[in-house]
Amino acid sequence: MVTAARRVVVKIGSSSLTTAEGGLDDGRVDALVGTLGALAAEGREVVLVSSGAIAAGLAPLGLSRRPRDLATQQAAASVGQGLLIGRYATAFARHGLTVGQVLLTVDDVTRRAHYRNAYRTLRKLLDLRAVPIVNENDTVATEEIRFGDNDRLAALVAALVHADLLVLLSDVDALWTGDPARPGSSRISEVHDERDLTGVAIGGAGRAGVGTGGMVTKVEAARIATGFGIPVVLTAAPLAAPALAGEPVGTLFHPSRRRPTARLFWLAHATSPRGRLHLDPGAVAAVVGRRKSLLPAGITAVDGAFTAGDPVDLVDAEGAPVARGLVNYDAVELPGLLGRSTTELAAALGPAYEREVVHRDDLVLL
Ligand SMILES: Nc1ncnc2c1ncn2[C@@H]1O[C@H](COP(=O)(O)OP(=O)(O)O)[C@@H](O)[C@H]1O
Ligand SMILES: N[C@@H](CCC(=O)OP(=O)(O)O)C(=O)O
Repeated sequence: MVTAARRVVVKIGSSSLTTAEGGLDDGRVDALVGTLGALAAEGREVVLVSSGAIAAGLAPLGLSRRPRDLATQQAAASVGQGLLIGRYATAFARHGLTVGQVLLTVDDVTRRAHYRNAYRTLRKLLDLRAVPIVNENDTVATEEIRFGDNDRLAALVAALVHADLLVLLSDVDALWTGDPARPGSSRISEVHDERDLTGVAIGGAGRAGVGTGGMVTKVEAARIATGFGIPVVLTAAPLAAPALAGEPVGTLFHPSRRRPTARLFWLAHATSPRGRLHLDPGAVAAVVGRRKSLLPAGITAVDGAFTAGDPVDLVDAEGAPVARGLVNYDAVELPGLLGRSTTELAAALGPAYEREVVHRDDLVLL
């Protein structure tokens, strides 16, 4: 599974690229590039998702730790991203490889027209034997359009390019049953499905001020990728070479057997809902239990400022999301339609109002 992978997405976290003081660690960059260069020399395609822009920008701006406010993070990323890509370009050139910088925001991989563009660029770079180096476009990504963590971005990129393998490199050698620093924790070498994760204490970032999401975002990324049929290896950066050679280092997350259609996969994992439709219990039973379309009669309230075609969450009486779908009405139109049957609406307002609020083909259960 691992050694047969032809197209590989490798994600490296800030904590694996920086020195203890926080600047870019040239030795670590060179070691990673050596491993990826060898992979490319075997004729395999490599996409690198690299964090580290903010970390690399701190020292040149006279900052000693990762700033909390978004504007300073963006300024640091603006300075650091150039240094990071420059460093990679030099290191890959020693292996005869050219790199291409790809900076993405959430919209670039969630809006259909945009993700087609992103796919085309990545595909072309690979066809031209260049190594795409992806990061979030931190300088322009504001709170509402940002991924915030590159683990999820890497999983979505792996799905986008239909990778055969996703490798998540961190400062910890594997997923452990609990905080690796605590006595009694042990390494988990394989995860077949959710049952293997029961009882596992999945914690936040390790080295204060460097990494962002910790294990939480890595396990979530593994869920997304394996749910799309892509196996995931999680290990420490210095173990990248043995991991890619199929040695049992790190944690291997097996892909799930069922692969959703690409469209519903993106709807579930890559969209940010623009609003919420509150369903009565009958509507929840129809949508979740019987896979029916959602009609106005089963909606009790509407939140958000969405327009027709936007993704919205369908929530139950407790406010828990049960499904996500593409809504067929603007938010302003809906309050006047709630609780009314489609026949009544069609008679009062015209045949256009017979349409479902969310059609079952545009609906994915969460
Ligand atoms: N169950 C667990 N297994 C392994 N590591 C864990 C676990 N829970 C929390 N961690 C922490 O997650 C850290 C890795 O996440 P993070 O610092 O965000 O790295 P990166 O910069 O590579 O994204 C590890 O250093 C470790 O301290
Ligand atoms: N885009 C940000 C990194 C965000 C991120 O996910 O960081 P990490 O948890 O170290 O992988 C940067 O380049 O600094």
